[in-house]
Amino acid sequence: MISLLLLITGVVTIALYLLGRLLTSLLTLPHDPREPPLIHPKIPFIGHIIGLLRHGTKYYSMMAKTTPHPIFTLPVPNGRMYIVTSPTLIASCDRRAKPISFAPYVVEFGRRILAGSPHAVALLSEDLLEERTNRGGGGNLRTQTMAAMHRAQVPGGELDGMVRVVLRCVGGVVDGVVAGDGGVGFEGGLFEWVRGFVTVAGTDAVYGAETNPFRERGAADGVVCCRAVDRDFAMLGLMVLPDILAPRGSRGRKRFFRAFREYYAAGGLETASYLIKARYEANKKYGVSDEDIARFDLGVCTALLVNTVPAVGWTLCHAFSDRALLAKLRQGIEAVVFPPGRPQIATSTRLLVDIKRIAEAVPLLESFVREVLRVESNSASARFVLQDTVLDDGAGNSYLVKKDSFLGMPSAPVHANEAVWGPTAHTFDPTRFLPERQKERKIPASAWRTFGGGNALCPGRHLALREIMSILVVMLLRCDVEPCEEKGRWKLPAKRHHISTSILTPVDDIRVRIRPRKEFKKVKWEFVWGLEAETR
Ligand code: HEM
Repeated sequence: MISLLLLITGVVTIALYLLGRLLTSLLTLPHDPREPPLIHPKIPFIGHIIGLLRHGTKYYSMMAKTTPHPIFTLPVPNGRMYIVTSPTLIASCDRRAKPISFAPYVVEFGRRILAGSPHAVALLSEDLLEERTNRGGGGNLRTQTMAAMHRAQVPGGELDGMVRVVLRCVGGVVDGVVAGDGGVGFEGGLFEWVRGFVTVAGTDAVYGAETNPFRERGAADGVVCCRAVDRDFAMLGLMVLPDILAPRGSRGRKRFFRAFREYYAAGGLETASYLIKARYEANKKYGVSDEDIARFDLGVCTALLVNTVPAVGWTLCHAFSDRALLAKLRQGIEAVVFPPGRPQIATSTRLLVDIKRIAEAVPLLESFVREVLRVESNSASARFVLQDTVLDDGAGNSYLVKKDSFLGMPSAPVHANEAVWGPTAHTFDPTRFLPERQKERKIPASAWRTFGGGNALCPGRHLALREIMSILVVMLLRCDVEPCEEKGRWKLPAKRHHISTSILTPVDDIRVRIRPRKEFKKVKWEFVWGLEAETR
């Protein structure tokens, strides 16, 4: 009896295996030997899809560990995914940004997540290969709105102005924490707390504190809307009965669109930053309606918040969990705030602190933040191949990537590459990005992929870095943060690889106690970004 069962099981297993191979050969696209080497899935045909659904973007790192090749092909039903892990080949893809394009994702995001009208989506889809732009055609809606975002966020006046708004908002929030409960402070989830005030600070900076729709309807409502869209991201993207299959995300999205429609109708633009004004102008130039502009604002807010929130959370975790680092950062900052000749223990009632000056004087700050962003980065740099293209690794090897394929340049395998970062690639080193350390080991620009690269390079990178550093300095100067559990010992939360974020998110929040620093209790702090501009 047992041997009969074993025989049947064996026959069924072989039949399933052969069926899988048959399906694989029928539905998998033929592989040209000039293409990057294939990695066959363990489960024929759908193995890579299951892997991606199970592990998210971490699956790319898992596959990269199974092969010595700097680029490889994952066959999927009726398609192929090329995954690039070497900085040289990544630079090669970035140089060919038109045939290896980000544009199709902008279009699909506009259609599926932002629910743009057919007219607006058609405008976004124009000239994907940018052939007309090359011939002096002056661009299109997609390229012009992105140009506006880059223009508005180059280091200088407009950007500094947005950082100053962020600081005003953050200063107010920390005042509240410090004064709250008779000076006892705050107790609760760190990432949730960060989400609340970074959402308001970021949207104040771009939409104007006076008319920010996130304030008009209550900050909590804005946070809930964005979060619901983020959580239901994949289901909304399917575009199948969103009200039934993704009810929270769909409701949140509608509330968001209504709030932003009302913002434009009420003349909110008057108090908006140059970023929003320039985007509005570009949209109007191409005949986009206010309704669609309000929808596109969900894209602006997603880009503005979805990565900055966890990035601030991790930065605070890393800074406050390492006593030696905490002391060093505070020492550097306090040397600027209380220069020799002024009292070390501040008794004065008002202190004006220029964070721009601190950031310039204490390079450890930026180095530390860049290192946090290296280890917590989860960016995929997804591209779509619009034309057959040959990539060259500069060492005599070339690879053909074929039209209509997905190409990903995930940051995690590059950020863990010992050939690039040396034997400490897997450890957290806050001094790694100090200028003097950069002389020791030359790191190619294409190896730090936190903000992506090529012509999809994140336009918000300067704002994000300034926001993170500003919040860090305010917190280091004014507060002590310690975990409520584990007898005050820090244990960083486990990390989740989310499909819609370029920074890892915590699986569970960490409960912390935030208290005012005793030594500076009497100080009335005021933080600015760029003292000259403030006193002008
Ligand atoms: C820590 C914070 C942030 C991180 C880690 C981050 C990361 C990224 C990444 C990885 C990309 C895709 C690049 C590629 O595929 O090569 C991207 C694109 C983008 N980011 Fe950010 N970002 C952050 C903050 C911001 C902020 C504050 C804004 C401001 C509005 C912003 C606006 C955008 C936009 C509009 C795009 C699309 C670019 C395009 O279509 O060409 N990001 N970001």
